[in-house]
Amino acid sequence: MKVVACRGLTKAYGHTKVLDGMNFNLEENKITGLIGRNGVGKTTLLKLIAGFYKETSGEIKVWGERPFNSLTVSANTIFVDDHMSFAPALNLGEIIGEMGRFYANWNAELAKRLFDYFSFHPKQSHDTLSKGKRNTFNMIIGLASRCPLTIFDEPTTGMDAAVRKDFYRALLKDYLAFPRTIILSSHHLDEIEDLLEDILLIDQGEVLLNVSMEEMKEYAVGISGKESVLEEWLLDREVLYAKSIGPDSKYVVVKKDYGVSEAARHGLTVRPVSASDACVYLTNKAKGGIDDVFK
Ligand SMILES: Nc1ncnc2c1ncn2[C@@H]1O[C@H](COP(=O)(O)OP(=O)(O)OP(=O)(O)O)[C@@H](O)[C@H]1O
Repeated sequence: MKVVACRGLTKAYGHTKVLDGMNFNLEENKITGLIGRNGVGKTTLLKLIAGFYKETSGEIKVWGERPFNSLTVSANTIFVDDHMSFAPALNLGEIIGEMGRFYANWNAELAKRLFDYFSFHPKQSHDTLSKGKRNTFNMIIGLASRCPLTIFDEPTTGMDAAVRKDFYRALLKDYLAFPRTIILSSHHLDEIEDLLEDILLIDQGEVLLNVSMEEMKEYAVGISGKESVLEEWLLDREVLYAKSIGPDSKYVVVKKDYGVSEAARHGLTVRPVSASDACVYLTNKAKGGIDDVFK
């Protein structure tokens, strides 16, 4: 079943279109990674899904309803980011104690266990937490709320490597025990690719890919070898990335297709390309690489 369905979804701030005619669906009870470069509109898209923002044109449906001003969507969704705020008069212990009144599936025991594991003090105030600790606390709220639609926008900002690892593990364990629809935006695809089932890659206001993680892992391959042989083999193939690796040798990244299996017969070397690198190449195409700046 589709939880999110968008057709021609467009969002503009003033005259600037950030999302431009997006079409995609997100399936129920899956973990989807929303991946894209800085400023491409990930937060905007997540806030449209959560019903915080109104679309400019096109259609967005969450459980078949327009999310903006929808009680169903707001009652069943949690949006976790580093701007999450709570009543300033409440300390952390009191916030945890009150959450059950807001979230129908709130699990107080899980919240308490995570709270103790990450060494929070009940008397601490949310406003005085460091960036990493604040996001760790927000993550606890996001997990323990067990909302049918759980949205994490860059949840690991400021967390150290050990806490990020713990967070991904906790997310996976709780998701397996209590499946729900989770959208996770992150810049660390390499860290989360084993967690994700689907991926939504966006760039320049559009959906570049909406595929399973398995497909993403197989999406591209790197081919290297003698430049003249490689150029001939490439023919009309679209090159996602290219660099010289010697006086007459070259390395290119191309979409994996049937012809790729023949590359070895031409004396070329074929290597896998990670999902994370494939996303970087796909979203860097228009700009070229940092090396171009120094040419
Ligand atoms: N309220 C707003 N008013 C005007 N422009 C905005 C507003 N919010 C976001 N933008 C612009 O929309 C674009 C997309 O911003 P958004 O925060 O959605 O991107 P993002 O992909 O989440 O970025 P990052 O990865 O850096 O967090 C940016 O150019 C941003 O400056």
